[in-house]
Amino acid sequence: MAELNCDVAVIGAGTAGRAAERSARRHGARTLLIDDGFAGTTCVRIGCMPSKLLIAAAEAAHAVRQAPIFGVETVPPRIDGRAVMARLRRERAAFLASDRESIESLPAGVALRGRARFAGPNRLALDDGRTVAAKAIVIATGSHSAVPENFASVADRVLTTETIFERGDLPGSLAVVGAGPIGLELAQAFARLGTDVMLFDKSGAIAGLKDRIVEADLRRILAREFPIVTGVDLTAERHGEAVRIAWHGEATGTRDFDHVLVAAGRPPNLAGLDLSAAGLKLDKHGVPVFDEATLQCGAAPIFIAGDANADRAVLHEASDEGTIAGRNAANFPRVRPGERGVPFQLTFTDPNVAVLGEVATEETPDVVIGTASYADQGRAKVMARNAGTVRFYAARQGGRLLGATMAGPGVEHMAHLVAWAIGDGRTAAELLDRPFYHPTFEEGLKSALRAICATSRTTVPSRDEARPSAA
Ligand SMILES: Cc1cc2nc3c(=O)[nH]c(=O)nc-3n(C[C@H](O)[C@H](O)[C@H](O)COP(=O)(O)OP(=O)(O)OC[C@H]3O[C@@H](n4cnc5c(N)ncnc54)[C@H](O)[C@@H]3O)c2cc1C
Ligand SMILES: NC(=O)c1ccc[n+]([C@@H]2O[C@H](COP(=O)([O-])OP(=O)(O)OC[C@H]3O[C@@H](n4cnc5c(N)ncnc54)[C@H](O)[C@@H]3O)[C@@H](O)[C@H]2O)c1
Repeated sequence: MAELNCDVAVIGAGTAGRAAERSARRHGARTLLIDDGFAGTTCVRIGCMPSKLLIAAAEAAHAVRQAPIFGVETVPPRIDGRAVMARLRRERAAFLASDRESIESLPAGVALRGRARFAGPNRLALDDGRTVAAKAIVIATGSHSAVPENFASVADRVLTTETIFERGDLPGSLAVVGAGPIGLELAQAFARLGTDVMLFDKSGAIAGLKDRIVEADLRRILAREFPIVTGVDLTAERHGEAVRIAWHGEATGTRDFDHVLVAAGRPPNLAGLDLSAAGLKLDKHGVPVFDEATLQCGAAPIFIAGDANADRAVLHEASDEGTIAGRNAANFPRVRPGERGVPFQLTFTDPNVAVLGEVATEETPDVVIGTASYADQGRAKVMARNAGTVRFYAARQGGRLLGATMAGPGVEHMAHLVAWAIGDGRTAAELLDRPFYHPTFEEGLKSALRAICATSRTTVPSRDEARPSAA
């Protein structure tokens, strides 16, 4: 069987793999981009884009229901579930078409269809018998939905993000298992579209939030739309056409649902890669030990990027990591650290949730915390969106911003600016010394910044003293 030869072989043509291949080629490498199907990135096919399309429909329905608050009388929205799902797939098809074009526009011979596994540190075996010899290899194989064992007996009623966007209609009732970003976004979207939703998590927190104050406020806000049960173990069994879910732990109960959406985490796609043949050291979860600045696995000519390394499983990180990994693979053994951004995760619920940089508690030494509530914030009240809490963590000495947990209106946008400010090493006083337009959601951040100035004994800039009550 044929042996192919290249400088850099990339396994997986998702966001991370494409960035790695592009970056390696830009650095002069002869590349191969290997994928088992070239069906489209996770983001476009079953991730970011279809989930946001569903959320967009849900926001439209929610806006109609909210309209009477403003004196705008409407009839309750009638939701055509088939039309919602049809639009989702129509728009997704357009994203998938441009996704396909990006593969078709690769130089001839770069895209290679096949399922790869290691046959050595510099060698891959494909499922059709071909082999690939490469000076360096990038693992960018992504992740998949985990479905816990206890749902095996109701498998025909279990949905994951691999299947839920293919449905013709909205489910009548849905148990959502897992209150991470996927579970939360989809639970709220389906609830707003009229599905009878309940959300469960075995842990004690939603959105994986470590900040208990923001978590409690977010939970209270979201629980107005659908029940949230945490700290429970679940069992599932078939009951006629329905799935009977029983929960016990911090709460106890039983209910029947049409379907279960399992959003209980996304482990990396590493099984079947035969990592032992690559001689890599693995951590206790079976993930290669790697350097987060270079993406290199030990001293091997192997790099790992995107969801495959189970570190920062979001799209912009997959892209950044792929770019760094591809450059280092092309230049191997001249490997150098890449610039990593401030950790930044957004959950597109309403209110949006963001976790940025380092998260601290009141007990964290040398850190002060500034809190702002959106319950009474001017612009938020105007828009009837006055809910949420923002907490900034800053160095006690000097008030340099270290991180934030934010739940509130417009957080999707504000969090970018805060992440950039954290990355630039800004202090609370420096941000307060900037103009804040009135009336905006941004003004709501000022009380958290002022609290940091007060506790870190930094002088509040005169610009802020001049307009103390704008928020
Ligand atoms: C429902 C959902 C919503 C999301 N929403 C957001 C969001 O709003 N914002 C955000 O930033 N992130 C979001 N994410 C996360 C984001 O989609 C992922 O972090 C990102 O797509 C990961 O890209 P990747 O390149 O690592 O993997 P993928 O895009 O999955 O690419 C991996 C590729 O490798 C191929 N492959 C695997 N094994 C092999 C093998 N042995 N041989 C050959 N090919 C192989 C696969 O077929 C696949 O094509 C969401 C994810 C989900 C599931
Ligand atoms: N807006 C975004 O950026 C966005 C949106 C969706 C997903 N993502 C990415 O996708 C990744 C996967 O998301 P996710 O929400 O599936 O995973 P997650 O790991 O973030 O959350 C999974 C949740 O499921 C719970 N869980 C696990 N097993 C359970 C069980 N048996 N019963 C009940 N609860 C259980 C966990 O306690 C956890 O809270 C995330 O790490 C995130 O980075 C990002």
